[in-house]
Amino acid sequence: MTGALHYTVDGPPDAPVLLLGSSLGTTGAMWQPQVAALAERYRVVRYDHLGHGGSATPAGPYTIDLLGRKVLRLLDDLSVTRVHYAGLSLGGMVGMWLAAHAPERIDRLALLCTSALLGPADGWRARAAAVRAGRLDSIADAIVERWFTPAFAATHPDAVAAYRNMLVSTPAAGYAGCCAAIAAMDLRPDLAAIRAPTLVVGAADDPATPPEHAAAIAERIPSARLVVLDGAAHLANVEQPEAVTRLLVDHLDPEGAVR
Ligand SMILES: O=C(O)CC1=CCC(=O)O1
Repeated sequence: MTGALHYTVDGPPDAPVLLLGSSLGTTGAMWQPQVAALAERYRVVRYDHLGHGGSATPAGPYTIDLLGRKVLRLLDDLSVTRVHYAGLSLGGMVGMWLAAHAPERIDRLALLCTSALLGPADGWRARAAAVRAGRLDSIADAIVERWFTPAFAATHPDAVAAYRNMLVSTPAAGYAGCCAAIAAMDLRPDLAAIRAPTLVVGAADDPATPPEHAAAIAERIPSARLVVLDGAAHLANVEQPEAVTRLLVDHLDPEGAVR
């Protein structure tokens, strides 16, 4: 941990840095299906959002601006000037903020199962209140149901249990703080300022950030490419690990891509 954010590092110390941002209620461990392949090519830094995993948990509410500034502080502490960034859901929201507000720090950008505007705000505030009242465990099944398709959940109960455990281990103040950040977020005006070549990935069966949200992001970012994956819900990197790894590898190093 340096500053407020906990992080892990995999891969060669002299390789280009790839920063991975995870979703609400998960940690950097969310990216486990991709790490081995990505760490062959990159110094992979997985951070936990403020209020998540091993990171500090100040009392909320938080904002996307605050979450993004904590990531910039992490890069400063690591003496890293420029990175590739891939983020899923809340991780993608922070990625959009970084690419728009600190374009000199972001080389290539990948946004997975995310949204620039994710209402209704009242729903996020109600979720935050429930979690602050100690009810994260009682709403966890409903949240996790949106992370995986029924077919995947039926055939991978251990994986679903592991991700559920990550969710219920999230500090209540941290989870609620990030819900408030999503409630107050509207990144749409920022998107036209993003100059990083951007891959936007939606998942056809994602009820949390449906593929239309991915399309709306891709439309507004000048150099974006949109891909919609079949056979995955919100945590598409878990449900379609090889496809997501391939998309990331090809996007981050287009010269090396074999199509
Ligand atoms: O957990 C959810 O409900 C889906 C989600 C929205 C933002 C995020 O990171 O996850």
